Amino acid sequence: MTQTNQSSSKDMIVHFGHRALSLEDVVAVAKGAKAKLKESSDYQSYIQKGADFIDSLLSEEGVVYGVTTGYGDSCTVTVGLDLVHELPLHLTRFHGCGLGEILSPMQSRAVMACRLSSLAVGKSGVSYELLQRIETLLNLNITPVIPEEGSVGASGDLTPLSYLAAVLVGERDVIYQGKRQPTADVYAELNITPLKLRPKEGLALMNGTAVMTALACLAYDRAQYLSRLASRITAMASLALKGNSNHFDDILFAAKPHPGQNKIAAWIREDLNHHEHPRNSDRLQDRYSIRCAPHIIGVLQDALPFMRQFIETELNSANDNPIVDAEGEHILHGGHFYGGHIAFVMDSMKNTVANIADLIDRQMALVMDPKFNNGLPANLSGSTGARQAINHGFKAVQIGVSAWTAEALKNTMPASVFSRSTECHNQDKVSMGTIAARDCMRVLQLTEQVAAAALLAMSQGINLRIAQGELCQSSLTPSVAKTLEQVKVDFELLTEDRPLEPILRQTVDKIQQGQWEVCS
Ligand SMILES: N[C@@H](Cc1ccc(O)cc1)C(=O)O
Repeated sequence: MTQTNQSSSKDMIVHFGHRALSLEDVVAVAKGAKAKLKESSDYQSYIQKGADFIDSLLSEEGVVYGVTTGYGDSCTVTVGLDLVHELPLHLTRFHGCGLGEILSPMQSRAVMACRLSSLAVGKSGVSYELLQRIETLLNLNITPVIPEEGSVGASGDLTPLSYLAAVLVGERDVIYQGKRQPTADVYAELNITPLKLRPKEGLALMNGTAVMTALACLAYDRAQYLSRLASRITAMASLALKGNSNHFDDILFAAKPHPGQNKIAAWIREDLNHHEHPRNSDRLQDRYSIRCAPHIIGVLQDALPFMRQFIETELNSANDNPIVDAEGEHILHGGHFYGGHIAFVMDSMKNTVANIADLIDRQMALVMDPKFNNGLPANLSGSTGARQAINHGFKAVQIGVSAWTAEALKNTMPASVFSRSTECHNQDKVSMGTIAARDCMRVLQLTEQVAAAALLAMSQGINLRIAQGELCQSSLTPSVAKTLEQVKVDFELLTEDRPLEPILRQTVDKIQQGQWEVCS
């Protein structure tokens, strides 16, 4: 399976309100798929019932938390009926204090998809019209400008989600047609009337985990692809080093049956065409960064199923407060905005992904160094004769790989253990899931950079081996031959020093678009 593809996503339609969404649905919407909200009159009235129930409570009882009271610790403050309708707008405005980088339009689309998915469950007391508005924004590709910092991840993502709420009411900025513009201008141009939030709608929009969940969906897609790519890179490293393919033997792996780890061993074995079981070979035991690669990449591969389960359950949940059960006429106060599951997945994912950066960094160290590389030139330089003296091959790229790896490893500190009490001690235990998710995105980026450098370096290593007459092109498996061919399109053998930044960036882009063919 390759990463969810950008161009094919654009032709997709993702249905909301019908069934549980998969994380791939969110990725597809992020990459441009259209959103389609369930239209049946049954569904519309089911949703509307929640909003109407809030209205009836207001008129009958006059008190509903977050509707006629202040928010959070301020819930003891009563808001008079004359001011109730201004309250949601105030909620969006006082949370307009996000800082840091702006989420990309793709990430912002994923956030909208996650919030729509949660509200479409129908337990949040919002109107059908509000759901339609999010659908409209997605389909017109109007994306809120959302700063990524300022969420503790346990009143959900209040501050970043206030930027979605603000856009629905016609405030703050959006990205439209590639430009950052005031929402009001874009609405005027397109004849869109700003939404007037009903009593609970500000809270329902903001009091949930959509930002961290969105990032988690996007991260999962990239991590899953990296696990396959790292397996290919390992096979190529083994070939370049003239390593021992016995390390990936199926009888060997049957003895330690973690399914994900076995999958990785099988992929590497297939790439190396290892199907016999020789008792001995000239090279008995390669170093751990080759021999234990299935055990290292396998941790991520084996963790993917539980990560998917955590992410998709969150994605399809009503994760706000209070929960509105219009059928049974209950208002249920709880803490469903607490993003502990996503925090744990993101903290775990960044750890397993950074371990892959570290693994590849070690593989790079082996192929660069004539003390370990079994007869390849230093730094994989392809130059010969007198020109060898001035050419440095992949030396600086290896240094870059070490820097990216160190930075990835540095970002693995769990965020979820840094809970702090905040908001006058109402939020005295929080998840920090959004920080974990942001760390994870950074670790993915750095690890993709490491993988890009390794794809080029391992290709160079194999090509040098072929040039030295120690490996026969025709003995390569079709999968490895295909990767070499894909690399060769833009990267010819490195003989004379040249700046490699452009090709590295291009290779990273291709990783992020899932363009390298990998095992499935
Ligand atoms: N998440 C809080 C509500 C809240 C909203 C906004 C705040 O600024 C603070 C708290 C709750 O449901 O209990």
